[in-house]
Amino acid sequence: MASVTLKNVAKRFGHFTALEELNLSIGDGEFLVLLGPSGCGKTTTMRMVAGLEHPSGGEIRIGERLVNDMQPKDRDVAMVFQNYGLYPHMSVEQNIGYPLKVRGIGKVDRAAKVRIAAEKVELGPLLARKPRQLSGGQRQRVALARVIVRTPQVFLMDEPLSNLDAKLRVTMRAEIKHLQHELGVTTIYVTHDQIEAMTLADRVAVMNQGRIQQLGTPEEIYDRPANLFVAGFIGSPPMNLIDGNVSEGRFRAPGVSLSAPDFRGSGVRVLGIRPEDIEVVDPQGAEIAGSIYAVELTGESNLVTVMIGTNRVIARAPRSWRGKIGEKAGLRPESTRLHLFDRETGMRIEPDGVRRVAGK
Ligand SMILES: Nc1ncnc2c1ncn2[C@@H]1O[C@H](COP(=O)(O)OP(=O)(O)OP(=O)(O)O)[C@@H](O)[C@H]1O
Repeated sequence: MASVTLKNVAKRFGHFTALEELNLSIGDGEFLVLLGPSGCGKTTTMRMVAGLEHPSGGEIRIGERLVNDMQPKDRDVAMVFQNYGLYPHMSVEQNIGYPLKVRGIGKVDRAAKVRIAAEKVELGPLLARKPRQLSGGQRQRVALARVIVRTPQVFLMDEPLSNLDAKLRVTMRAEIKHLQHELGVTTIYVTHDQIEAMTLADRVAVMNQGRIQQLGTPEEIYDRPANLFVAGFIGSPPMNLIDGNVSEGRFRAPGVSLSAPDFRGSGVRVLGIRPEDIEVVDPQGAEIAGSIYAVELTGESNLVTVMIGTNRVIARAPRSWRGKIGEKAGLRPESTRLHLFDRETGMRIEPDGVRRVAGK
């Protein structure tokens, strides 16, 4: 096991810059998730750590070793690909044992190690099958077993759950988390699914357009998004973002006049409120009021969309809440859970008036 360090790493494809000056330190045994929309540079980052892409600049270290010019096979990393990359003509047993075979491990030793790995992912009875005789979830577990059959310094996982149905994804998510915890191997995991990121990660690096927008624990990213991009990307439904103005400790926008003594200074701002931090109340005297646009029962709660001026604001109300489209409603946000951003720079403004720098 080892730390992984990327220092000023850049990647250009011809004239196109996929990554600029990426700096990232992943601790020994840490589970780091790279999260971001399609094309933000997640896979490229991971492929550079694996040695499948060469950086255009900067340094990549695994432990103390500078690996920029090292062959993938010499890096001691194991990678799970999105499409699993199983060999169709090999049995499950041969697929799992392949990384041991190429390292010259003898047959008897190999069989024992394959059995242990297969049992960890509950594939014991399926060792003789070929990949085509397996379900998607079983194939995914073969790919996982092939990675854990030896203990590399680093696991690299590129959207390993994306081909599975929703139910299996949840089961496998827990399985991956459990395995990584048990094995304690430093892991870099790529996904565009924020739930996967939040549930799996020790820390999340939120990326957009080749840059890290914020690096932090799931709690930090959820509680204090560094900028409007992160605010809008994390959360389901995402944070409500309302354009307005702050002056004299009050945020104002059409339909909104919200007293917030912590809102120092004045200027054009974006107010952020998560749906789960809003209570739906009587419109009489409410600081935010409008008419109900939609009500959706999700099972455990009601998502209530209220038209506030030209904004649709979503609140998560209890399951027992009752209201109808077209009725007036007030919204009361939890005053300690308001977020404020500078409209121009998109940066978070802390209650003390300090602008936060992304990624710090
Ligand atoms: N070999 C290549 N040649 C040219 N451009 C490339 C190449 N590989 C990747 N890119 C570009 O680099 C950017 C980052 O790609 P990358 O695959 O890292 O994104 P991603 O965040 O992993 O996206 P996805 O979630 O869709 O896999 C994209 O704009 C992509 O088009």
